[in-house]
Amino acid sequence: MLVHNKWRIIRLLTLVGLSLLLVLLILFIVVMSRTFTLKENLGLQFAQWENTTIISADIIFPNVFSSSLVKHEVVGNYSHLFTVLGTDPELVPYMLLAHIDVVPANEVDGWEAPPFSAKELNGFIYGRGTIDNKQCVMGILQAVEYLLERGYVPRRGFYIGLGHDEEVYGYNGAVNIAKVLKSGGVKLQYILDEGLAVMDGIITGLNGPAALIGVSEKGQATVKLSASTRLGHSSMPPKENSIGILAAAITRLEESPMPRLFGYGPEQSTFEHLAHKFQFPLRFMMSNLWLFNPLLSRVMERRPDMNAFVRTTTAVTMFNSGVKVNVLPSHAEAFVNLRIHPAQTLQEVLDLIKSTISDNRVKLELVDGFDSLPISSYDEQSFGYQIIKKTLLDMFPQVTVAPSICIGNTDSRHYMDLTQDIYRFNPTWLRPGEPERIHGINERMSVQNYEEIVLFYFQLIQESDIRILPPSHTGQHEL
Ligand SMILES: CCCCCCCC/C=C\CCCCCCCC(=O)N[C@@H](CC(N)=O)C(=O)O
Ligand SMILES: [Zn+2]
Ligand SMILES: [Zn+2]
Repeated sequence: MLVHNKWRIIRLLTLVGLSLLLVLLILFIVVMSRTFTLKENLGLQFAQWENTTIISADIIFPNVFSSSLVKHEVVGNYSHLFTVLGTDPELVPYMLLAHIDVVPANEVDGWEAPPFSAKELNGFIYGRGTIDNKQCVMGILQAVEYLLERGYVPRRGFYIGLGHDEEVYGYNGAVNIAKVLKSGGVKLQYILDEGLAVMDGIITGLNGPAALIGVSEKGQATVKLSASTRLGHSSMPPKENSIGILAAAITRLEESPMPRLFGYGPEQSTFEHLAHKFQFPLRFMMSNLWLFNPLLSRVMERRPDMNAFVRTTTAVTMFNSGVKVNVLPSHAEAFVNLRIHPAQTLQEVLDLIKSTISDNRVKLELVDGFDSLPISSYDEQSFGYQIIKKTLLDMFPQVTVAPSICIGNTDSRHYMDLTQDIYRFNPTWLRPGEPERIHGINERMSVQNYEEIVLFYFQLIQESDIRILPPSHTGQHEL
């Protein structure tokens, strides 16, 4: 009897053990297959120090990818469009934009941590894209994830667009997302895209940090310059060859910067809004730009980041020529990238380049270009601007908010048919030395600032639910 019972217990235990093993095996297969679902991977790659693990976005943001309120579409093969339904169809939806692509990065340029390691050093996450523009991709999705997790149902619907080719003009990503929305007859209350940031100690003489919201962006031109001369033996060189001709043209361009236009674009409003935060005499000068433009421009142009607000900037970014040390170069070409001040047109810039080079042997071709973008509203009735501003001031009461012009370009320009109100701003804090990290070495984001970014979108989404703005009782400088 005892022996019989013993065998029954052993049989039972074996059965339970086997069933447990089977359940574990099934669980393992399910988890692994979800982890390696790369088809809809957002490009969110979390690199471990040595073994790279790729985690699918639906694992990190389970609510975003499973909520009945959220529709997810892949557009242009790699870009992402999320439609979040609102309960009140009367309210015009808004849109949050960010991009998942980055510019190249190379560890040998002097990175303190490998540019694709996401290594944390002294409270900062290092990596290409951490402040351009993964912080917003992750910040927006994390905010929506937290909201859904808490049972939040938006009153005002919204869209999230994550482009995959912003750094190469957005022609496949943003352009196609905008087409999808346009074909559905979508109109937007406002758009918030990447752009300017919270400047802390960046603007010389300003007391306290300033959050600059890009209500416009500079135009851009990429111009190809080329020169061709006779191919031949280097022992019998002509007086000039293609390299020398092109180099001289480039020197002339660099030695003749575009005219100073400071104060003739939205930057005038920037300094009017910030004026009360400067000490005398700067306060007086900033409030009277019409008089002090010439003086201020000459001071500002000494710093590359400030110079960007003064004029159309000229950057020679690529130069190619020559094939062998003893062969005369038959062809030389260079690319010049210009960021156009709103007080100038693309055509005026091209005419100026031509007259500055003033050499018919140098061929000029416009590769791509566009004028500066229209100015979005930023008055007290401006819904998008006021919502962004309120969200910022609730989080950072010490900040002065001012409209400005974004000196780089963004995907948002492809959405101009959907709304008149486009704002370019990242809730990223930039301190001295940090603007250089954008497209540069040691790009990084502090863990604290990343948390603030998530909170910013978390609050902004809820603030946007308001039907109409409350009447304002504030004066201009308290805006
Ligand atoms: C008067 C205040 C001075 C403040 C100093 C400004 C510091 C600069 C701060 C932010 C930089 C803005 C960068 C804007 C985002 C640019 C995104 C981007 O890189 N876009 C590409 C797109 C393209 N390929 O056209 C670009 O090259 O612009
Ligand atoms: Zn960017
Ligand atoms: Zn960029």
